[in-house]
Amino acid sequence: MKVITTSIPDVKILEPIRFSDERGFFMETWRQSGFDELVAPRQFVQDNHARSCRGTLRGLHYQTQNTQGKLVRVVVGEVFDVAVDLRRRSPTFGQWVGVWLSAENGRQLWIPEGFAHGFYVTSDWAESLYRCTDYYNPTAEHCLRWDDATLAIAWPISSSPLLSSKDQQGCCLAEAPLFD
Ligand SMILES: Cc1cn([C@H]2C[C@H](O)[C@@H](COP(=O)(O)OP(=O)(O)O[C@H]3O[C@H](C)C(=O)[C@H](O)[C@H]3O)O2)c(=O)[nH]c1=O
Repeated sequence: MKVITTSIPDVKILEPIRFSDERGFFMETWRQSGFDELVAPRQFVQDNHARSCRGTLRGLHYQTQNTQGKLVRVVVGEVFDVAVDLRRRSPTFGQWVGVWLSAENGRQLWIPEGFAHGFYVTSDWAESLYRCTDYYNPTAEHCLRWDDATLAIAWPISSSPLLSSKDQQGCCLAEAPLFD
């Protein structure tokens, strides 16, 4: 497993080693010891799987209770995956990282607690699998607008994204509940 730093030090890209041969490939996608040592000492308690059509934008979501660290990867298609730092005392508060995750590149993105997460689908279909460090708590879930002017996220968007009704009503950064 190769770990690549990003412009936000706590957000990391993981590149598993892929063993290819005439049958296809094999790769270890996660190992507790390696993650603890190279990324962060965390336990995951919930795995999610999302299938999304081209043009879908899910996010930007986060929970202020049961705060979730997320380890995201794509097993079908391609997405532009974004993490936004909402930790008010962080030197990178309000900054974002965007990473291409795809079945082809096999990359994973580690998004710690204190961040909002979202992704935009640029393939016909994309299937995202992600591990969470705490359980879903809809009563503590918040949605930050994907197009917040202050964040100015450079989404690779060619037309209006497909949003859930919840995501159409996201709040701006100035109104968003933050993390200490
Ligand atoms: C997130 C979640 C949702 N649900 C149920 C609730 C709804 O009935 C249905 C769809 O939920 P939602 O529209 O919130 O799903 P997404 O828009 O993909 O939300 C996710 O999108 C961004 C990218 C994230 O990082 C979060 O993991 C998550 O918020 O699944 C559950 O039962 N458990 C869960 O953990």
